[in-house]
Amino acid sequence: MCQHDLHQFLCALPKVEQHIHLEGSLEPSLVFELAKRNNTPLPTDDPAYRDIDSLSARYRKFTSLDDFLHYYFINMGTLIHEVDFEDLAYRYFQKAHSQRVIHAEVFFDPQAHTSRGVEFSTIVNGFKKARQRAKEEFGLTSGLIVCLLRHIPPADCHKAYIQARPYLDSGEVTGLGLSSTELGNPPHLFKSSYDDAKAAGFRLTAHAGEEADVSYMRSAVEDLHCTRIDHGIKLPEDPDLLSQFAKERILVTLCPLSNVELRCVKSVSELPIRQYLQSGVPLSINSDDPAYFGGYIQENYCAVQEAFQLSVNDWQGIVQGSIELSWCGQERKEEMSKKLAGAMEICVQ
Ligand SMILES: Nc1ncnc2[nH]cnc12
Ligand SMILES: [Zn+2]
Repeated sequence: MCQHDLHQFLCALPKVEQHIHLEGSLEPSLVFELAKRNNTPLPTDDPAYRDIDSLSARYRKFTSLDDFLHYYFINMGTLIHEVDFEDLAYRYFQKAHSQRVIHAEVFFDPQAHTSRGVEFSTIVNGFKKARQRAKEEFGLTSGLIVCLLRHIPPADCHKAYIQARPYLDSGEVTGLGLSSTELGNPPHLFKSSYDDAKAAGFRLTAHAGEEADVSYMRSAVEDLHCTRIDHGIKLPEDPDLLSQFAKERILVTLCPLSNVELRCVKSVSELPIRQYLQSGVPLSINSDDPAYFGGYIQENYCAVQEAFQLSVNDWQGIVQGSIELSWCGQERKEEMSKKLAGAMEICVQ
């Protein structure tokens, strides 16, 4: 298949997204819209907030994860009411559906909202409405993953986890994750929350090996018992751990454009994607914070294709692996596998 046809194939391919922060899909236009609607002031001392174009232009100059997080946390201060969270999530699902996402496991950061006086239930109820609409209108299924903010002391994160726990029982939340400033906040510090979450039945993941070294990935697996690692680009630093990921089918949720925009790598071609494919490390390709990094899932697929010239078989394997390692029921997995097989038949004729 020529590269032009392969591009068409990637557009048509059914996709699963497993690393997307709903607050990271807050587009500059919606930031300004919500700030007006909710009367929440934006900074007046930063020229980036002059208008939508200035804010978008500032995003192209991120110097690090923390430089991005500064804007990410300011912007989500415009989310106040249930309908704001619904609008945010619904717009993401619409866009994802337009790029043929059939299932999405989405993060959110409750502490960034409850610390401003927004109730946990306001957030989850808004997301619930959007998720129901996405399922009814597009057939797009989803799961919610609560992220603990690791720059906040572990004891306070534990309180946030305790707030989230009843939502696992009601089926609203599926998983627990760990995000925000990685360097200096290693996974093992959050062990007591993760131990409790494992016993309660949460699925477990953590951001690790994004800016920090592979020891953070090892800690997430050994100390927190994560079955999935977000980013995880440092695995080649520890060949034994790499073999363990392949053997135990621990998924790495890669976000190529994010890694370039946040200066973790100079270009997508530096990412260890070939090595992971050759060693059997399961991976998925995702957008992370699409409103900030210049693309949603499709643009990330295309960036990987441009850098690595993968084959149709490689892509089929990537999507099939992400279906198998999704945190949804067996029946839904089988439905998605059938959808993938059907798309392959049409595309590869
Ligand atoms: N790339 C990222 N790393 C850590 N925390 C995040 N929160 C949102 N995006 C993130
Ligand atoms: Zn992330």
